[in-house]
Amino acid sequence: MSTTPSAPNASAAPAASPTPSPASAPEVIVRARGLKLAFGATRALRGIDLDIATDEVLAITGPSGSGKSTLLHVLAGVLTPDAGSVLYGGRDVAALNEADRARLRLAEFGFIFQFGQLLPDLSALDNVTLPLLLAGASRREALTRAHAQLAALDLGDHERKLPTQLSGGQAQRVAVARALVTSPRILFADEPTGSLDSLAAEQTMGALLKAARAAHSALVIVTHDARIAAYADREVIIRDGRVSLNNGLLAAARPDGEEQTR
Ligand SMILES: Nc1ncnc2c1ncn2[C@@H]1O[C@H](COP(=O)(O)OP(=O)(O)OP(=O)(O)O)[C@@H](O)[C@H]1O
Repeated sequence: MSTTPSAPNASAAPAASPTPSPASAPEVIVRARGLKLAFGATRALRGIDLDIATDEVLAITGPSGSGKSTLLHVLAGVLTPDAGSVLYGGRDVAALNEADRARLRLAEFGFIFQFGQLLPDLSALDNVTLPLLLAGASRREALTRAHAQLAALDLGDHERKLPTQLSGGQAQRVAVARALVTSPRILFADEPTGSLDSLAAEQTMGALLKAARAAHSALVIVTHDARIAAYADREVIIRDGRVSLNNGLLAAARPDGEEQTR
């Protein structure tokens, strides 16, 4: 796994992954099996198997409407699948009640979306402090950690600004800081640079990767942009609610020899 955040591993091709030997098999943090979800007559997920490794950067790509965002939300316990399981730390996230899932999301997961995720009436600093306060940290501790996270993302000079006073790239970096300040085990990002021009997108991706690696968080990115996917260690392509390509790191490494759905 590369530790260099700045350079995509290929211009537009799927990320290349080494074929691991059993001795170097990655630790699986999320194991999803048989995920199905329909919205009325629309079968958004039609039976998806997917593993996510600790510390990996995984890109979920595919055409518009193929089920990428739905899959992300099911993996993150935001949506409940009609069938299938999402094992995380020995628990099936899909089977938890809403209160337990909310607790799990707050304690273990971070989220970054394309638009409108910062609370508009709060400064950058207060936006980043909030998840720590919600998780029970003291105000002093929350401020210390929020300052450090903002500084790590080169936002120290912008702490007091409201979201409307930030550029699009700065606002997304504040969103990155807010998502990572709780040191989540997994960061889920849905088109995190989709609203940015290419320079700001590149800077935001660099910052996101660097911060996620520093926090030892797995990073799952939904994107339709091949340039963004090229930053990932691994790419999974979704078509019509199914995995059409999984470039294989974990499928090859699984000790039980179970076949990945393709
Ligand atoms: N809340 C919903 N209600 C009804 N249909 C939905 C809902 N959410 C998603 N869908 C449908 O499910 C399918 C998959 O949607 P999803 O948003 O997961 O696709 P996507 O691959 O993320 O698309 P895009 O790249 O355009 O964001 C689409 O046909 C979509 O219209």
